[in-house]
Amino acid sequence: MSHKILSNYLPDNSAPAAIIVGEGLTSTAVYKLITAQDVKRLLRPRKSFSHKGTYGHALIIAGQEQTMGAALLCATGCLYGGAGLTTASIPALGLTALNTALPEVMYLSREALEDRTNLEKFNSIAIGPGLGRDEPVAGLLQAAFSRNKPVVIDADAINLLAKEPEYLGSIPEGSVLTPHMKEFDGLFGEHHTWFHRIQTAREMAKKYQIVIVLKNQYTFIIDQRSSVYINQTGNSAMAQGGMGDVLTGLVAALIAQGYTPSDAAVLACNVHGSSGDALAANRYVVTASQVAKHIPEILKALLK
Ligand SMILES: NC(=O)C1=CN([C@@H]2O[C@H](COP(=O)(O)OP(=O)(O)OC[C@H]3O[C@@H](n4cnc5c(N)ncnc54)[C@H](O)[C@@H]3O)[C@@H](O)[C@H]2O)[C@@H](O)CC1
Ligand SMILES: Nc1ncnc2c1ncn2[C@@H]1O[C@H](COP(=O)(O)OP(=O)(O)O)[C@@H](O)[C@H]1O
Repeated sequence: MSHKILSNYLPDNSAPAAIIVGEGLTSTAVYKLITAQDVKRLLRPRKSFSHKGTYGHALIIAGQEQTMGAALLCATGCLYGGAGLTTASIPALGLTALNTALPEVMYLSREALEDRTNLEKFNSIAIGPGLGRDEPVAGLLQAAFSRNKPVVIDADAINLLAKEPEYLGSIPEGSVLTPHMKEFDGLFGEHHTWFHRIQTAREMAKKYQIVIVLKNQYTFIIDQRSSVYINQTGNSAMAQGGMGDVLTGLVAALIAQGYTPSDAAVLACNVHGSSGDALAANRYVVTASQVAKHIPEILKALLK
């Protein structure tokens, strides 16, 4: 086991000095650093005898009039993350934007979500980016939760859980929550240190049998057994709106392809950050669209 300590990964240095971080996903330590070897081992090559059905169908429930961009970015992350099919459920007024920006992505009306049989064919669902707080987000969340299969929950869907905590009890097991610090504290209460925040995440991930992706400079992925995986990729050139929307789409793409929610979260965070790192080598800032579009090159390089 290496002698790296947890405090090195926290912006406030708040962890007790005795907490050691193990190297690699197979480490027996509670806190594990994700290594390049881990990610190479997790990623599966695409098979020669395969078709779009082999790689799953993801549904993105996102966007409203003023934040259609968030839905498009999320769908872009999903598309470039390799889902066989991506469908976006957005308000109808976003259709021209969707067809223009992402002709590969299909459309499902918001009304169609009310008929639960329309949801059966999807291998994964992501919900939240740009949904807003005015639209009846609760109805959309109920639709996503109705199947009892993992859901990727981000942004305004997390804000709704914070407002209506009774929905927490009906989150399907294996779902992936992707809060940044403010969203996390909105949901689980204010925290004064990062160490305390991580302990709450460990408790909640176990209690609700979910995966929590606590986003920051180093992102912490906490699984259902309270293990904490630390992602080291990513950089401050990525500190720009829409970056989290792409990550959400990427997690949904990987779950659609058959990765477990925990593996999907680990792989997505690492690849998303590596994409930003590769681009930032010669850029002051990288946009979320650029990060999404560079994902296939990062995935291909991992197979070498
Ligand atoms: N093109 C678009 O339409 C975009 C829409 N977006 C969507 O717009 C909605 C609202 O986004 P907002 O940016 O207003 O709300 P956020 O909840 O993302 O941010 C609210 C405030 O929290 C703070 N904050 C964010 N991340 C933090 C962190 N890691 N640590 C500490 N403080 C942090 C920021 O100062 C920010 O002003 C969301 O649904 C989001 O998905 C954004 O994703 C950006 C792109
Ligand atoms: N300074 C940074 N270092 C590493 N990663 C970063 C940094 N800033 C942002 N990111 C990454 O970008 C994403 C931002 O997500 P989020 O805060 O949800 O953005 P948004 O809501 O604007 O889309 C996270 O995956 C985070 O890890």
